[in-house]
Amino acid sequence: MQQRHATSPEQLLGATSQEVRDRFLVADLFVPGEVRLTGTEHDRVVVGGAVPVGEPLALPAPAELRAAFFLERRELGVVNVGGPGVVTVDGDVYDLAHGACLYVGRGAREVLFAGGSGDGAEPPAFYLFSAPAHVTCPTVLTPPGGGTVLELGDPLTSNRRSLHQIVHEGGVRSCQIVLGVTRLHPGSMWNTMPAHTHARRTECYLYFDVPDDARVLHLCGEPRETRHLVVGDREAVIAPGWSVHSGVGTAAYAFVWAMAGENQAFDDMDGFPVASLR
Ligand SMILES: O=C[C@H](O)[C@@H](O)CC(=O)C(=O)O
Ligand SMILES: [Zn+2]
Repeated sequence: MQQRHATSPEQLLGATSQEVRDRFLVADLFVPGEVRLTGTEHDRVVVGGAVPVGEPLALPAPAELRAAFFLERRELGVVNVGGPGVVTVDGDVYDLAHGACLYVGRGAREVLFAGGSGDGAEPPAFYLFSAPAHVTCPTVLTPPGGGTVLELGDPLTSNRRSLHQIVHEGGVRSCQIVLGVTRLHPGSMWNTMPAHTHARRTECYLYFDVPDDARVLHLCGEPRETRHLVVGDREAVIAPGWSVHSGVGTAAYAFVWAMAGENQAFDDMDGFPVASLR
């Protein structure tokens, strides 16, 4: 597992593009035949990718966790951003189409990732988001398009989007993960503007369904001292509680947003009017 230290706001002052990327961008998570994991000290979140081709892949127990198995003291959200696939949790089999989400509760010993049936089909690409957990909640599959749906934004401001709250206080229960999927409508490019922070939670975005030749310009940093990252398809971004997280694509896209920390109140945000950003 790649392990990253926490970042404080002062460390972004004078940072080069590469230094900002090294701190916040998680690229290369999705490699055929591998499970890749990156841990951050921010709320002890782990993000990962699993792309099974041929043999099923097992979720490993990285040495950094000092755990007998990955979910010994953790919970996990899985979103499939690739072709159809299967996740098996202690023998229970779950089919995940593109955009489906599986929440896996603490204590599951064996998590296996496998491809769907059909030769030459696009392999699944399972995005993983994990946080420490002190209680066990049931493992729940949510099909694509499920969850509590919020229609946000307006085509006139290029931010019309459907936000699906999946793991949250009013839906699939968890210890601390709050997770969902937002999809921009065609012709809309902006997410989360006006931008916000939530000092009590770390949030990660995983951009997906970004066209090959498109990129998302993702804002990070303190609201009055922003930086940006140029983000491609299936790349993740870590936002500490003090950082805004907002982006504009050169085309429409989708993203998995996922949080962990002190509370699960989705509305516990501090918003910043557009004109206040620097
Ligand atoms: O704290 C919540 C998160 O930033 C996301 O839910 C924002 C988002 O999906 C959107 O505006 O489209
Ligand atoms: Zn947020």
